[in-house]
Amino acid sequence: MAKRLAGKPVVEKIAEEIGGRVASLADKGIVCGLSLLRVGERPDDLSYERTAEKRAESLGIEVRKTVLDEGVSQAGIEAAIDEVNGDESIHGCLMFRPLPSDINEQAVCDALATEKDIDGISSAALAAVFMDRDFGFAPCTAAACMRVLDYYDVPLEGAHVVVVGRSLVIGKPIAMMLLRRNATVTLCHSRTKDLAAVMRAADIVVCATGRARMFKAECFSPDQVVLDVGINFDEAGKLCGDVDFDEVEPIVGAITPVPGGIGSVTTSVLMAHVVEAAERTTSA
Ligand SMILES: Nc1nc(=O)c2c([nH]1)NC[C@@H]1CN(c3ccc(C(=O)N[C@@H](CCC(=O)O)C(=O)O)cc3)C=[N+]21
Repeated sequence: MAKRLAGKPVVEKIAEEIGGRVASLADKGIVCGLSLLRVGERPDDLSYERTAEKRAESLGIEVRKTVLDEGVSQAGIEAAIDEVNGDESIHGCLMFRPLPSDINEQAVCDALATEKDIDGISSAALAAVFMDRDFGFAPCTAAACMRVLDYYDVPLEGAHVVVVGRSLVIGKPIAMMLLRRNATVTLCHSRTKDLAAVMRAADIVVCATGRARMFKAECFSPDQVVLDVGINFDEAGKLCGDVDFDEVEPIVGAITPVPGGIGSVTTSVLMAHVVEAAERTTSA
């Protein structure tokens, strides 16, 4: 039986850390403002949005929701971004991704002011992650994985971490963040030869492919720490991860559940980032 790396205590710890900071900002007359910008009705976006709204409310962070129709034009999205950039009451913006395929997504991401880009979607923010610099913000999901590893005292120095998935949202940035902590990182993807064997050799496995329950028992070995980043919906509409939890949990040393794992911490990291963004406006 694996140790369950639950998100809840990490979420509570982050709430404790930022509660006081929200209060001192309020003393200065600043209410943290979070913009949620969504295009269409993707179920994983809605799942994130629900949790984010709840979390923000409990922390005294004000949410401004913008919902655009799925058929919105490039100019329409960019206008919404401009509005966020120009609004002083908004300190950070989460724009849900991916955008519809006819949209030039990187152009939209780069239109967002770096200081408001609390999910690291702009080129400038990602460059900071890749250069070990601390301006901007890292993508929340990658930061959430690091928070979970640190909360549960998982040693990173010299550890072999296999990351499966090479997206800019999680795979690539978390590889850099792990490197910065002196882990040895192997970045895998759909063309990796003998993926299961590569995964079995790891101390820590980060699964981030976005395919429901694709990783089965043969990909894992005893004592491993498994982070399941997936937020998928199965045929029954049930939220599930990239890992087949029931099959894998008896084998490994520790594993994050879905729901109640990385996703729940991601939402808290988003709140921490918006508070930090608001603080930066006062100290500039
Ligand atoms: N720019 C961008 N960054 C993202 O990080 C991003 C995105 N776009 N688009 C959508 C996906 C999905 N995603 C989730 C994060 C947290 C929960 C979450 O809090 N889930 C709760 C449960 C929620 C429920 O029960 O519905 C949990 O896992 O415990 C869900 C989904 C981030 N994504």
